[in-house]
Amino acid sequence: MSENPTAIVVMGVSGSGKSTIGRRLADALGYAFLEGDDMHPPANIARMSAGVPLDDADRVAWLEGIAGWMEAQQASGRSVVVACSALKRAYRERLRQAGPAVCFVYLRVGHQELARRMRGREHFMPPELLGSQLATLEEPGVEESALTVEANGPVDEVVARVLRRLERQGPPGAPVGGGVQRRG
Ligand SMILES: Nc1ncnc2c1ncn2[C@@H]1O[C@H](COP(=O)(O)OP(=O)(O)OP(=O)(O)O)[C@@H](O)[C@H]1O
Ligand SMILES: O=C(O)[C@H](O)[C@@H](O)[C@H](O)[C@H](O)CO
Repeated sequence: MSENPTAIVVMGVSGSGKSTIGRRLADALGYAFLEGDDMHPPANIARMSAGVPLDDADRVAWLEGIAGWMEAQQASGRSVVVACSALKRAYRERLRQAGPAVCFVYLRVGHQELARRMRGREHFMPPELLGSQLATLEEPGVEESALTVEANGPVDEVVARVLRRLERQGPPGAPVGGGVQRRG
């Protein structure tokens, strides 16, 4: 419970490590975690599984569900980490409306490494959709105050890098000089 709950949205294309890094961040910070993929309606999962990319209309209900969850956590004073692709600026704008301290961490990973990771796992998202993910992605602009983190390296390194950046800069809405603190 916090008077100024924070929401950290770990974003990026499929395979960038949102779930892996997001869970680890939530554990390290003692925040609740939401796997954004769990909020997709079954029709969206069916589309992606069939190799069909989602479009804006497909993503509306999904984003509303995630934003609603974030708003409920915010109202209860709980800080959260959310793994959500948030590929377009407009999607991020919607999620930003969920509270005063919504911060995006963009995991940037090279194309080759993304393809390698997607080929190496059992998942509903087929590697063939990587091209459309990259084509849809609008990387956060400087005016969005997102933290862009190079995320090609080992998981431990990426987690440590994100935590350092959060501690140094703090999310929007954090008290001046009051970056996110690790648990323990
Ligand atoms: N830093 C890393 N180094 C190597 N492999 C990683 C790294 N981060 C994640 N992986 C692996 O890459 C795959 C994709 O990771 P993960 O599921 O976390 O990505 P994601 O962005 O949540 O993907 P999706 O959006 O498709 O669910 C997994 O098999 C995971 O174990
Ligand atoms: O906006 C999207 O196209 C989706 O959110 C995808 O990014 C998938 O959910 C995810 O990559 C599958 O794991």
